[in-house]
Amino acid sequence: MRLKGEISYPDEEEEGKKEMHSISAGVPQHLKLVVGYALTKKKTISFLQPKLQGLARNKGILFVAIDQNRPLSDQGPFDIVLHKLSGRNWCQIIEDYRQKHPEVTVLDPPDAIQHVHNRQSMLQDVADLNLSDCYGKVSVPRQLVITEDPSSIPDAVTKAGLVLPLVAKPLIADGSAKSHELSLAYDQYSLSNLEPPLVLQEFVNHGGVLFKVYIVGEAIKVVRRFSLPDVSKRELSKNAGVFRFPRVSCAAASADDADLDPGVAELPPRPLLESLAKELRCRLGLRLFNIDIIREHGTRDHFYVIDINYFPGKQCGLELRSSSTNWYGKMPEYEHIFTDFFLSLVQSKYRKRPTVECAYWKNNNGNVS
Ligand SMILES: Nc1ncnc2c1ncn2[C@@H]1O[C@H](COP(=O)(O)OP(=O)(O)OP(=O)(O)O)[C@@H](O)[C@H]1O
Ligand SMILES: O=P(O)(O)O[C@H]1[C@H](O)[C@H](O)[C@H](OP(=O)(O)O)[C@@H](OP(=O)(O)O)[C@@H]1O
Ligand SMILES: [Mg+2]
Ligand SMILES: [Mg+2]
Repeated sequence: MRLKGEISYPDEEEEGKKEMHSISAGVPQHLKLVVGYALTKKKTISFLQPKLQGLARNKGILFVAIDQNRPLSDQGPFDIVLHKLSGRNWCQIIEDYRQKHPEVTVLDPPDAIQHVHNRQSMLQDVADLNLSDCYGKVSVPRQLVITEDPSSIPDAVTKAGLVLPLVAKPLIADGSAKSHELSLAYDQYSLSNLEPPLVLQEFVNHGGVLFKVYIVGEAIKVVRRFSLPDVSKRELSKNAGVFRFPRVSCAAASADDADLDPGVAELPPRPLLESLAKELRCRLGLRLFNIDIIREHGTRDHFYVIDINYFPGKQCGLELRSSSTNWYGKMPEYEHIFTDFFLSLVQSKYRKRPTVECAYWKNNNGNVS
């Protein structure tokens, strides 16, 4: 999907391939670390943009594509393995590799990724944390998991005391198209037409603006995004049924520069996000993820986490910033943030050694092909 006014790159596919080819030839002079990556072709092109590759090379970072048709242990050696692929088979491969190569930083452990691929477990850590301090309170919307017979849904919603409208989301959030098929329900009886397993989450009015908090190690970047509009009591009383709505992440343009009510647009307090991010990094065991967070409309500091995603990217196209010449991925300056993060991982491992030795360099007796 090309957004209006997008800078026209030469065909990204070709550009990506050309750049990818040059990366193996363009090994950094002062090689510090090797990042093996296993990503879909689409994500490889959207994440490994020429600017990231160039900056990485200047910082002594070599990206090497993992051949998914060869044993992972026969490849490398790597200092870091960066991955985002679906399927049990890959999960097993990367877990076996982690056990055999504790010296390699795997971003991120498969079981931690699986944890956020379920819309119940992904939010449980936020609920357990129950963060509340002088900067505000962070909760999760009340929700109900339905795994059985859909005809039981209306009674289950009544019994749970959930307040309409409800957002119906597939329970499994594994990145498949189906996992992003969401609906808004104005009455509970229509819910029996939906297909479990699903989670029913109370819709929280939030002024139509959502905050995406991107976390890369200890770095935090927040962007505003347009979201679903509020549902008034009048609208609720006049409507019935369940309505599918399109993917907001991909479709929503940035609201960073929109003219919005300050009470709606004001970013969540930085110290609150830092506390939340620090706790979730530890509890989730993830270093690359984003948090979708909304402010309850009418409050200044009551926030709800509604979604957590592992290693999000620019899949849905680049985001137009205020001027059409200024394009960033969803996470502004993500190139610097990611390269600094990769270096920090390796430096923390080799801190006791006078110089940073790179597994790749060592194994090739300094002859880097
Ligand atoms: N409980 C809620 N209250 C209000 N709005 C909600 C709620 N849950 C979801 N939404 C709206 O629906 C959008 C999509 O919801 P969510 O992020 O959970 O779906 P997703 O498929 O995981 O999306 P993503 O592409 O971010 O992974 C949110 O960005 C927000 O606009
Ligand atoms: O606009 P965002 O950064 O939210 O878009 C993300 C989205 O949130 C999900 O993280 C997607 O990953 P999946 O949940 O696995 O589909 C990302 O897609 P990806 O293919 O780029 O990882 C979106 O970029
Ligand atoms: Mg989301
Ligand atoms: Mg999501």
